[in-house]
Amino acid sequence: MEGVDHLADERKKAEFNVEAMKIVWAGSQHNLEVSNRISKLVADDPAFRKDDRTMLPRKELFKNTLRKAAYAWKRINELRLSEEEASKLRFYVDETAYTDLHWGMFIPAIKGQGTDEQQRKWLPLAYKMQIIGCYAQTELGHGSNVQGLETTATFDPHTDEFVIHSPTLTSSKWWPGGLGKVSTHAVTYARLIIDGKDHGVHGFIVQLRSLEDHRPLPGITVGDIGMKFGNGAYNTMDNGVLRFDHVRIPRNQMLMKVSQVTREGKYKQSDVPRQLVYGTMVYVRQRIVADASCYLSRAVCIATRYSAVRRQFGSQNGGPETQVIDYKTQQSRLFPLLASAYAFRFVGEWLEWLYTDVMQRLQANDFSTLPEAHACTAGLKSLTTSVTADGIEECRKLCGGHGYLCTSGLPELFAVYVPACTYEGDNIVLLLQVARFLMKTVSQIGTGKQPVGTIAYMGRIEHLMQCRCNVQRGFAELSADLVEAAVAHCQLIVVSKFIEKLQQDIPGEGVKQQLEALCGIYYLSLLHKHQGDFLATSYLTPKQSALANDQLRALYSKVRPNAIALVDAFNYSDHFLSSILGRYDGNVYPKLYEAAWKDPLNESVVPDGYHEYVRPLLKQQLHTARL
Ligand SMILES: CC/C=C\C/C=C\C/C=C\C/C=C\C/C=C\C/C=C/C(=O)SCCNC(=O)CCNC(=O)[C@H](O)C(C)(C)COP(=O)(O)OP(=O)(O)OC[C@H]1O[C@@H](n2cnc3c(N)ncnc32)[C@H](O)[C@@H]1OP(=O)(O)O
Ligand SMILES: Cc1cc2nc3c(=O)[nH]c(=O)nc-3n(C[C@H](O)[C@H](O)[C@H](O)COP(=O)(O)OP(=O)(O)OC[C@H]3O[C@@H](n4cnc5c(N)ncnc54)[C@H](O)[C@@H]3O)c2cc1C
Repeated sequence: MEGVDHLADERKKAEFNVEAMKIVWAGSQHNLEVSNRISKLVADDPAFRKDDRTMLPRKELFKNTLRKAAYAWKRINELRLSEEEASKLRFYVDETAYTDLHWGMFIPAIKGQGTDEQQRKWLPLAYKMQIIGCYAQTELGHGSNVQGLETTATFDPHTDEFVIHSPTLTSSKWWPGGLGKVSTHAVTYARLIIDGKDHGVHGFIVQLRSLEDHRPLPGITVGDIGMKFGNGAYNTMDNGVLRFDHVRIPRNQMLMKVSQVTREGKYKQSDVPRQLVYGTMVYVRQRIVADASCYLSRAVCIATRYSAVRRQFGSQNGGPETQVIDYKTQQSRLFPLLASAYAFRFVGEWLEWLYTDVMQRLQANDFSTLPEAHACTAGLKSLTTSVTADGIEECRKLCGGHGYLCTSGLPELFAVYVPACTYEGDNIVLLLQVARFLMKTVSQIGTGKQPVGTIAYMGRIEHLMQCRCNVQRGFAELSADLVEAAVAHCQLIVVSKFIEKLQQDIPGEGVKQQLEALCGIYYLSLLHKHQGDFLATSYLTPKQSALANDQLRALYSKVRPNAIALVDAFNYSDHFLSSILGRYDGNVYPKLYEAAWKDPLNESVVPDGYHEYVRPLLKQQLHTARL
């Protein structure tokens, strides 16, 4: 029935102020106001329609993305949107595009690694989109091992230029988003060679395409790397391949904040750690953590609303069947994900603070917190993206068969999100970085150094103080266990930031109580999952473990009546969710039925191909049957 709220009874059960929770989720009243305004702007504009995305062939899909990106830019300028509003608009347009890399990596790379002069030259052009850029680091042969990149940038003192070259097939740049068909420029990572000496990997601004006719410049071979996983999804992006054949660029196009090459060809290193060349990755990893809660909450919103609509079994005396959300098994799969969405929101806020703090310290030449910032961004990126990708898939299963339909929104959400486990650092490779950081910390505790920040707890673990460890010895052999330790460390950060959030003043009737319940679900479900480890190490007795499980079940019951309101607090419009199962009004069945008839296959009653391929079979069967 149109206009009826099928979830109204569920909404009435809420024991907290949903509007106040919306503010907690958004981060502030201001953020909520901007989100409301921009999300409506996008949802009301038919130019931002996306319900046909999974059905479009690649070329049409890609052209459509170009159209939307251009239209979004037009609206941003017409409405004179601020940077904050413009980035919200891109968020609600919800279509992965070359612009993500332009704003998300190309500009930050120039800001982070360019000198003031370089920033003055390039940033105004990039901000006005008079040039469009991408981040070209990964090659066919090397992604994780950045120091293994093969592209070369050889200094030519006669012309005061660098010669950018791809010496092998495996040195072809491979994967950069926006590179395939759109970018005019790339921040390109290449080995700096001066006078035959290799100074390692550095960033260079290289123009790829003519600003007149968009054709590749001499010496440049560039194109798209082909279709990726899923319909629609990440195929709106032109991930690209790029080869250089002795392409010359002026010396001042090497990004020179961290190290410089003089006119005479002298290599000079600033007083800053060389790891700052990796700074853009730290920034984006932090952004990815902040975004994980958006993707997870979206899937959880769909699965929770649908679980309240869907009924199976349990009818008493001809009454309605049981809502599947009332099954404890459904709750034990769904509510930890709901709790994780909130937990990731708060850890994302904290990580943004940490990143800002590190940047301020770097300005003042204080590099002491850089290793911790690297470990936190790498580890939390790994943890939150893995849980989110698995969580989206779990939400699909929680929606039963209908979850497998594209109109549920979940298949595309999974396909667009799952590469986050790989890009910006393969999740295992990043956890190994965290493990290395933890082992270094242990070895420093042995020398009497007190750990601070996120590793302060290690200074309170008695037996670690007796440990004498060499970071390299046994590391490879024990790396699988060390990765588990790294995950546990990151989970501890998430739990402690959730608890710190609860120590703040949180206005709104019942809001804090709901967050306390979710926090409990978050850590108790982790404890439940890893109880074998806790029991084996005697950190828990079997009795404590059983009590913890009782408490977890009690929290599921506490959250159950609030579940719909807790996902309403994410404040997602139907346009943004793009899911029939997750509709705000819960009017699922008529809409699923209606949508089926819109599928291109149903445009004709007899399908194309029937006369060539089906009818001959049927005729043959008829003939056999007569025999
Ligand atoms: C659907 C979209 C969802 C979310 C997006 C939301 C928001 C994003 C916003 C904008 C972005 C837009 C779109 C994003 C989507 C996709 C884009 C994807 C882009 C890419 O993938 S770019 C390529 C990324 N590549 C990698 O991440 C490579 C991974 N490898 C590495 O980082 C390093 O090489 C590695 C493995 C960490 C280091 O290996 P190695 O041991 O060889 O190290 P080094 O010898 O180089 O260095 C040793 C030393 O340095 C320390 N260190 C390493 N990295 C860093 C760092 N980043 N910062 C500080 N310090 C670092 C390391 O710990 C060692 O220290 P030690 O000697 O032990 O003290
Ligand atoms: C959708 C998408 C968008 C991307 N966008 C960009 C972009 O814009 N710009 C860009 O430069 N790059 C981009 N990339 C590339 C991306 O950053 C790399 O793919 C990523 O860093 C992983 O590197 P790899 O492909 O070399 O994986 P590999 O390192 O080859 O990983 C293969 C396997 O080996 C394992 N492994 C690797 N090293 C170790 C180790 N030391 N110890 C134990 N196990 C190990 C990994 O865990 C994994 O299981 C993108 C990738 C994708 C999928």
